[in-house]
Amino acid sequence: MSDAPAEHQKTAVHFGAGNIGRGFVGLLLHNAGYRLVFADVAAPLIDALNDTPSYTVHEVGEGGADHAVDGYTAVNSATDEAGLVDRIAAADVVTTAVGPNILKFVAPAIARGIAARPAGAAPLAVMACENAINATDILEKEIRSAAAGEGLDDGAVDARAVFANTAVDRIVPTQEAGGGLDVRVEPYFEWAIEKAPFGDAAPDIPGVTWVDSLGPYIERKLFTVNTGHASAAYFGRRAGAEKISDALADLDVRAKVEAVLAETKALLVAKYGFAPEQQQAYVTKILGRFANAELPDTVERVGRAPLRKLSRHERFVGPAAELAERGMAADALLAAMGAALAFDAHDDEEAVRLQALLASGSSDAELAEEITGLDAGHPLHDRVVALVADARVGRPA
Ligand SMILES: NC(=O)c1ccc[n+]([C@@H]2O[C@H](COP(=O)([O-])OP(=O)(O)OC[C@H]3O[C@@H](n4cnc5c(N)ncnc54)[C@H](O)[C@@H]3O)[C@@H](O)[C@H]2O)c1
Ligand SMILES: O=P(O)(O)OC[C@@H](O)[C@@H](O)[C@H](O)[C@H](O)CO
Repeated sequence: MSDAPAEHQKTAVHFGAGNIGRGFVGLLLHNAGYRLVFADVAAPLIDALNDTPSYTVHEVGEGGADHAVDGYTAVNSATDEAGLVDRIAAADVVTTAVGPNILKFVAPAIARGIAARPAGAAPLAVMACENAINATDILEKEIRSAAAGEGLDDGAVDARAVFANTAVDRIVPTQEAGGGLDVRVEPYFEWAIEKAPFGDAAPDIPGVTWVDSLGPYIERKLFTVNTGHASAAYFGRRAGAEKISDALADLDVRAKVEAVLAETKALLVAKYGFAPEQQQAYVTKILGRFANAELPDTVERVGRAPLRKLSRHERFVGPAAELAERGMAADALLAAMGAALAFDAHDDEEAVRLQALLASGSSDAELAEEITGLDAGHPLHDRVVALVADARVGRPA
């Protein structure tokens, strides 16, 4: 019998065992040889993961294949903080896919896990995988603030953790009710992670694209994939479509989405110097992904959380404001924002809040500023106020 220590199996704690958690980030970490620990607040999901030894990621559409994921465990982060902290203390990697607004809620447990790491442990790699610009920076700020409460100053956090921003791209629709843990996804994926924070000790995750500067990647992704996707959802919803592929099959909706993407292309080319034909090829590829009729993605999922999507640095106001500041056209983006203001989905808490705001007694200017974060001095301000006024026509004051 050998006295050699058993080989260390790398562990990854992933927050959010939902669509992108099981269907993308979890899959790539599993394939990279990590023992996966899913952390989530949904008790039935945690029980299902602990009771089911494996699930399958089904890639649907051209070139798709099936991939099994196994060897994971799951912890309820709402009820078992001690168990969660122990796992983070012993982990190599922590990732999240919970939604940008939830990061502040997962940060305290990560901070406690960082504080509980054994002396001499390699730094924990922390990477938020959310649709938001520099989501890991948002998470890091919350972790540092919670770590201070655990007696860890910034130097101590630096010695125990490395934070890297990422951009994740794979369309994972809402899964069929009763479909168990299996996930249907599109075949395409891209996970770009900034390399510099890791020095020469980056985690080995096959499939990741390591980049020197994430800024252009995340803006290109958010302002092309997500701006185009949300435009298809809001214009599609107004045209009566339920599925994103049906929205794209409507020639009028498609033309409006293409006009939006022509504007964000102009911005990305001007700002980052992307070659116009390269950006056009990226746009064309993305429109093909949206049109994938085998992917049961809905305008309701893609349009979810309209207040987040209409906020200052998000997929509409972000590029539209920069275009206006450069004296460039943003008419198609403004039209998409008008369609977003009409998004009315009873199961979506933000859509309900948006419609309540529009029906409230606040002035058009007050609402425009509250929703978009654009103040009176901004070149887009008056046009956004006009959009809000249009969206309120016919509503009781
Ligand atoms: N679905 C996609 O196509 C896609 C693609 C790229 C990026 N994203 C991003 O990934 C993130 C997750 O999206 P999704 O589509 O997987 O959503 P989802 O709703 O399917 O999954 C989110 C999961 O987070 C869990 N959760 C909520 N609060 C939590 C908490 N406090 N602690 C732990 N878990 C918590 C939920 O229970 C749910 O299981 C979002 O930021 C989204 O923008 C999604
Ligand atoms: O997740 P959201 O709500 O920010 O945006 C909805 C979709 O556009 C999004 O989930 C895409 O499917 C995904 O970003 C593709 O990579």
